[in-house]
Order: sequence, then C-alpha cells, then structure tokens
Amino acid sequence: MIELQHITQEYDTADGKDKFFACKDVNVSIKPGEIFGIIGRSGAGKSTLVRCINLLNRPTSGTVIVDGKDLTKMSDEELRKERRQIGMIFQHFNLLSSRTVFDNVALPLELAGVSKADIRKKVEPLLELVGLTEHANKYPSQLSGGQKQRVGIARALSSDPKILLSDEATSALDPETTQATLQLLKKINQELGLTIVMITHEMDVVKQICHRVVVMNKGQVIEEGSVLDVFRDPKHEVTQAMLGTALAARTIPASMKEKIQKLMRGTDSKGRPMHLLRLTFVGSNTTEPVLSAACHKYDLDFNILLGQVDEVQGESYGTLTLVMMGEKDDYQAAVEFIKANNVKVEELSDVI
Ligand SMILES: Nc1ncnc2c1ncn2[C@@H]1O[C@H](COP(=O)(O)OP(=O)(O)OP(=O)(O)O)[C@@H](O)[C@H]1O
Repeated sequence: MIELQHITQEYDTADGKDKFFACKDVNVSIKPGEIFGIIGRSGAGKSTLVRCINLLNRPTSGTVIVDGKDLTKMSDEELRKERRQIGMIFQHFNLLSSRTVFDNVALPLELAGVSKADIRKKVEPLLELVGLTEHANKYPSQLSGGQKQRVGIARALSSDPKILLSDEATSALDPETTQATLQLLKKINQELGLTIVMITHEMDVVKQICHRVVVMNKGQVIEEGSVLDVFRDPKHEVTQAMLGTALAARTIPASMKEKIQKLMRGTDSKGRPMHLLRLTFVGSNTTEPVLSAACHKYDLDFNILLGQVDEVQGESYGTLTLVMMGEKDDYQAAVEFIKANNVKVEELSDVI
C-alpha cells in the first residue's frame, strides 16, 4: 500500500557548513489494512518520514509509492488528487476556531467544490461515526480534547481516504480519552479497511492497536517487526530503553546483583550447583507447566527472582529470571527440554 524507498531528507546545519540527515536511506513497506506504528525518540525523524507519505515533505531523494503510484513523479495537479486518498490527524488537532464542528469537517469538501447538499450527506454520517452529532453546531473552544480529535478524525475521513496518517494524535489526551480515541481508530481500521500509520511515543498505544512497528533513531530505521516480536525481544538498545518499564523484569536490579552473586558461588542444601537463567515466552506456551515439567523430569529445583507477564493484542508474553539448582548434566537436559517447548532460554550465570 505504501512503499517508502531509500528516503533521505537532508538539511543544512545551522552554520550552513554541513549537512544534517533527518532521514537517511529509510526503507519502509506498509501493507493495506494494517495499523503501522512508527516510534522513536524526539528528533528521530518520525514526522519527517510520515510527511513524506503525502509529500507534505518532499524528500531530498527516494521514492514514495502509494497504492502502486509513484508520488514523487507526479505533477502538482495529480498530487493534489492523490492526496485526497491520504487523511491526516495531528496532536493539536489543527481545527479552525471560527468554524463549527460541522463546518470544520465540511472544509475539505468545500475546497473540492462539492455541493452543499452532498456535503450534508457526507458530513452527517461522519459526525455520527465519531459520536459528535449533537455537537455539530458547537465551536472548537466548546469541546474537550477528545471531542476535538474526533472532529479531526471526521475531517480526515471526509474525502474517503484509503490511508490515515496520525502524528501523535493521542499525545495531548488523558488516558481515558486516549483509550476512546484508539477504539475509534480501531473501528475505522476494521469497518472502513483504512490503512493507518501512527507516530507515537506512547508504548501503550503501540501495544494496543498497532500490528507492526518500526523504531527510528537518528534518521534511520533500527528495528522493525510485529509488535509482539519487538516488545517481547527488542534487539537494539534504543528500543530496549524506550520499552523501559515493559522490560523492567529483564534487568536485574543492582541491589539484587550482590545477593545473586553470593548465591551463585554456593550450592543448594543437596550440594548441587546453581544456574542463573532467563526464560522468555509468548502466548500459549506458558512457562509454568514447561518449567515444572522440566524440573520434575530432570530432578531440579528452581527459585524465581524476577518475573513479568504482559499482553499485546490478546497475546501474552513475558520473562522469568530464575535460579535452577541441579547437577550440570540434568540442568543442560532441562534447558534443552524447555527450548524444545518454544521458550527462549538465556543463560546468565556468566553475565552477573
Ligand atoms: N525544516 C527543517 N530544517 C532543519 N532541520 C529540520 C527541519 N525539520 C526537521 N528538522 C530536524 O530533523 C530532525 C527530525 O525531526 P522530526 O520532526 O522528523 O523528528 P521526530 O522524530 O518527529 O521528533 P518529535 O517526536 O520531537 O516530533 C530533528 O532534529 C529536527 O530538528
């Protein structure tokens, strides 16, 4: 649906002596009907990249293909037409304060020369879809943040786009309103089949509604994949830092390290060595039966030090950091058994 190929956006540095890359050779492919997340720290190049999709931002080099058409090769007139396929919503809503809710939603249609009767036919169902029918004659100043964003969404949908770009659309909203807005976007994605591209710094937003995600850093894509894979096993340190609390259970707190080191130097009450490891699991292969089955089978004991289970779109995933006590051969056989049950095993004894 959207192919961003080798997108580079360069600017002159403030002193004009050098080049600065807001995006550098970025390749992203977004499928029809998916909700695609773009995350990254401030200044990573997210907005620059998303604005290339409708050429609000014309990249220094690279190709933008939307629905099979190369936007970078179009005339202004052709581009204006194509842009109607691409709606956009913003963090600060960008509504016109002198226009009512109805008139804000109607604006793109007025600009396209649609007749008054047809505008009414289009706007009324949209206001119903976003739950603003009874607020149609109010002005933006009379609305809450969530209601303003609903006007923004209805306005973006007025030209029947196939794609909706969302630049931090929930960042200015409180958690409850964020939830309601995300549910609305999900409904639009499912009922209208719209492809949605979302920039966000809120990991909960990604977890709740995105199917796939790319992580940007310093103008480049550093990680991409299904949301479940990226959250379960982030590879790049920037992703790990961004997922922060979601990964707290992976990091052994400094206060525990000394205790664990002491524990690892000793043996259990039966004189058997200790083994420190971390298990990462997804979905149906819940660790408990696998772990206890392994310990029964190979005569081991275990002690859980840290653990967390989280959920991405109904799929649970999590990590357990634990100490296993048992003879070396039994322990190694147990590790193989756990791995064979699709649980990732990382041995940490040498790390701590
Ligand atoms: N017109 C411009 N001229 C010069 N530098 C720019 C211009 N537009 C953006 N930049 C710089 O490009 C970099 C990427 O900006 P961009 O807005 O794409 O980042 P972002 O990841 O969306 O950040 P944020 O989350 O803070 O919005 C930033 O360092 C920004 O200062």
